[in-house]
Amino acid sequence: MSGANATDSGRREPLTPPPDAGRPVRHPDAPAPGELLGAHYDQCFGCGDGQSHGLHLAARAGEGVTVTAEFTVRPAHQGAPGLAHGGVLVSALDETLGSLNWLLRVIAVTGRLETDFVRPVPVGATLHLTARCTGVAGRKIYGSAEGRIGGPDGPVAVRADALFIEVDLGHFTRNGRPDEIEAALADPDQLKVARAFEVNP
Ligand SMILES: CCCCC/C=C\C/C=C\C/C=C\C/C=C\CCCC(=O)SCCNC(=O)CCNC(=O)[C@H](O)C(C)(C)COP(=O)(O)OP(=O)(O)OC[C@H]1O[C@@H](n2cnc3c(N)ncnc32)[C@H](O)[C@@H]1OP(=O)(O)O
Repeated sequence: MSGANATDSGRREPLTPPPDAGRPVRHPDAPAPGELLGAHYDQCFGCGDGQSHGLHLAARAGEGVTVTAEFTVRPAHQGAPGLAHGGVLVSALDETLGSLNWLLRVIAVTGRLETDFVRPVPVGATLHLTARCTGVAGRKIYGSAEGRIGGPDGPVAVRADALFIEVDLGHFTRNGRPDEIEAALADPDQLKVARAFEVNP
């Protein structure tokens, strides 16, 4: 069964790249620094326009294998009154870190993600996120991210380290909904299709 070894053993994979990990290589066709990445799927909770309560997170390519992103906390994202739910903040970190894979042109899913919640994030606040890929070892892609409030140079409110695992398109066709995958493949926005499904040739 997919992933059974890592999860069933209770082993906790380190989230820092091993010494023999390669440096992340930005794909030659990656969007230029400053360019918005756009949503990879319009029903994505993190970035899709089709999810009314979603994060509508907008990620932008940075230099190398880095991205920046912004997410404004709305009332639908509350945990405690007036404050963002921690799980929603994790989603914002996950989405931002996942965007790094588009710069590598690799399809990957989150295997582990560890988060520090440093400051409460009020409703109405904009979380200014940055993420960078810290290494690649085989199918494992390592990344770190942080989110600041009050401006891009404001205090850190959340930070995370994550390990993504490269998968092929079959991961989604086997485990997801084939009809929706077909519909996504038929999207006239072929850039979005490529973003969701293209594997590094
Ligand atoms: C219309 C649909 C469109 C869909 C398109 C979607 C995405 C397209 C891609 C890019 C889009 C751009 C941006 C994405 C934006 C947002 C990001 C959100 C990302 C997510 O939110 S995504 C959802 C949550 N995510 C999951 O739903 C994963 C569930 N899970 C599994 O599906 C399996 O578990 C899997 C595949 C992870 C591994 O399974 P597997 O069988 O392929 O791999 P295997 O077990 O052989 O492990 C190989 C090596 O990885 C290590 N390893 C494995 N699993 C690990 C773990 N969990 N932690 C630490 N290390 C792990 C092993 O220890 C071994 O390491 P070693 O080689 O050293 O022994």
